[in-house]
Amino acid sequence: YKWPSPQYDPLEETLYQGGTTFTSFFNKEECRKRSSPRTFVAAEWIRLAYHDSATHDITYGTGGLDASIFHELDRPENSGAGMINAISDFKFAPNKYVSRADVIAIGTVFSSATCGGPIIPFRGGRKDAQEAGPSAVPAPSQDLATHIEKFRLQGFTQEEMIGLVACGHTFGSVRSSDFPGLVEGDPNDKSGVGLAFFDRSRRFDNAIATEYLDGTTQNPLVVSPNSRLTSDKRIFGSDGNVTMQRSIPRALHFIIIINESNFYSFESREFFMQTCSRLLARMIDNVPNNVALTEVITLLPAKVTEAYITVVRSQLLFKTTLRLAQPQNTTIPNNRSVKMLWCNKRGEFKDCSGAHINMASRPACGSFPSTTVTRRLGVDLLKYEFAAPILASESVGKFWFELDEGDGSTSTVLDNGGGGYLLETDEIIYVPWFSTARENGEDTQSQAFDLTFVAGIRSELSPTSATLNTYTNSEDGVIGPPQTPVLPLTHYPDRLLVEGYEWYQAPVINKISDGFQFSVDLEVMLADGASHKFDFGQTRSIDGEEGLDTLISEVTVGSGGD
Ligand code: HEM
Repeated sequence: YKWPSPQYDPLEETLYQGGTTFTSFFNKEECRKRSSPRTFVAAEWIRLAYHDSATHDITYGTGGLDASIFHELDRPENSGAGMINAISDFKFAPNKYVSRADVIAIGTVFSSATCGGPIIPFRGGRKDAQEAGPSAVPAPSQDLATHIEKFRLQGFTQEEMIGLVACGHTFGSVRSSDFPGLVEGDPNDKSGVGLAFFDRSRRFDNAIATEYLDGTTQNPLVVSPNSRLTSDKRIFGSDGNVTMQRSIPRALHFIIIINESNFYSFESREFFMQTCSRLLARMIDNVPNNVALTEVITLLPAKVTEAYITVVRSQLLFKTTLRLAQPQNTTIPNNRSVKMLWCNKRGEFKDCSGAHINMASRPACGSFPSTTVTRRLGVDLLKYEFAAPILASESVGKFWFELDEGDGSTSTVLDNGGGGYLLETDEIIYVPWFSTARENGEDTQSQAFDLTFVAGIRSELSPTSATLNTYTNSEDGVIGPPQTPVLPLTHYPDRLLVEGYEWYQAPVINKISDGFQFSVDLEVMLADGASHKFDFGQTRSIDGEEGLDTLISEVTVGSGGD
């Protein structure tokens, strides 16, 4: 895909860049445990994803990973503190373009990546159900025929069912509090009774299969004396162990063929990982037929993460950030700099006529936070931020970058695959610097905030309407449709914003929830029927763009070359 894409950009950023409470859950490549009981976050996230996805029905093309689980927690099949933990990890993460269901799917991708499992390809675009789906999650007490039928309806063959259950039960445990018939003891007991792990390895690997086959397994769904509840035993053995044997080193079967043992052991580890990658991808891609998923979201090596015109103090600025991926632990050359170049959008030198090209340069500056997936790919994300003073009469049209390593080599041009990056809107601009967030003293209960959003509209325009559309689906306790109130922006002709733009503002009372996923869209309608939009303004930078005034770059004008 190409920048800008309202749908892909936020999905790509959530997957690779993170930066929210949810995405930074796994700060290291370790299977993080909760404090008490010592359960695995990753396991809780994957179980939740399966239980949401299990409502998929291939007969009618309904159900699947659609966040209906948010409405289904009162069912016995979804019981357990792990489910409540996972929901509370996820609930502040969705935003206008990343649905709750996408967050749950990304949770599975993160879980696998952080525990040493495969990097599961991720597609976005899931839609959130606003009500519960049918009851469809398999229970340990059901017989094999029922399980085969349930997985068939979810789109999996018997062999795939064996694989998917083994992949899901590669980590995590059965808790006594949830299944007292399977495990005894207190799950909070430090000695570990009350949490019966599926295998001895705490990583994403094929120990679930090797221990099952060599008879050392402690998996309660295999060894419980209550044979009614040993569903893994029935499922794993349902094809005479053929599928399970494919996921362990074949060297164990052909131990005498010493020369081939390495070959086979490599092959089978790969087989387990590849099988899990494929099946878990299908599990999270099980969506209702009327949902079209995106293509697989890959990491963009060079990406513009923001580009907008705004005002800081009394200065009109063009604010952009370029993100560059590079192999981890690579030393950045001291003299490296990134130059941003742009054409005026208006006035005499519009579209770079007369070879009038503006330039602003930055040395390497900080890096973006990255997610567990990005780190597994061995990539760092460098940040080059620009805040270039501009004039409203000139504005900004097309822009692009040149990466100069400072070693005499030819600069690399980063121009969005050829056409350059195009700043879409300068008619209406978002001004977080003058916007404010104040605690609403009257509503101490819900931590409400009085927000004032300030926007600028070009002075020569006569709007027939100007509106602000706030968007949140991440407020605590809100599991209904997203909140999207549309509010009028009021013109304040006496307030000076900046030369060329008029001051508009709208007050909003809202909770800024943990994830800061509350966003604003601005729209101005003109008499000729044209409308201009500024989409998905972030509110985390409200009340002063912290540090932005220190980034202001010197702008030079030239013909583009050195
Ligand atoms: C017949 C099918 C299945 C049955 C009967 C079953 C049953 C169970 C049971 C009883 C638990 C213990 C839950 C608790 O104590 O809170 C569990 C945990 C778990 N299941 Fe399954 N499961 C099945 C399929 C799957 C599948 C397909 C996946 C994912 C691909 C999966 C992923 C997990 C995970 C990750 C846990 C551990 C959760 C934790 O540690 O918090 N299960 N399962």
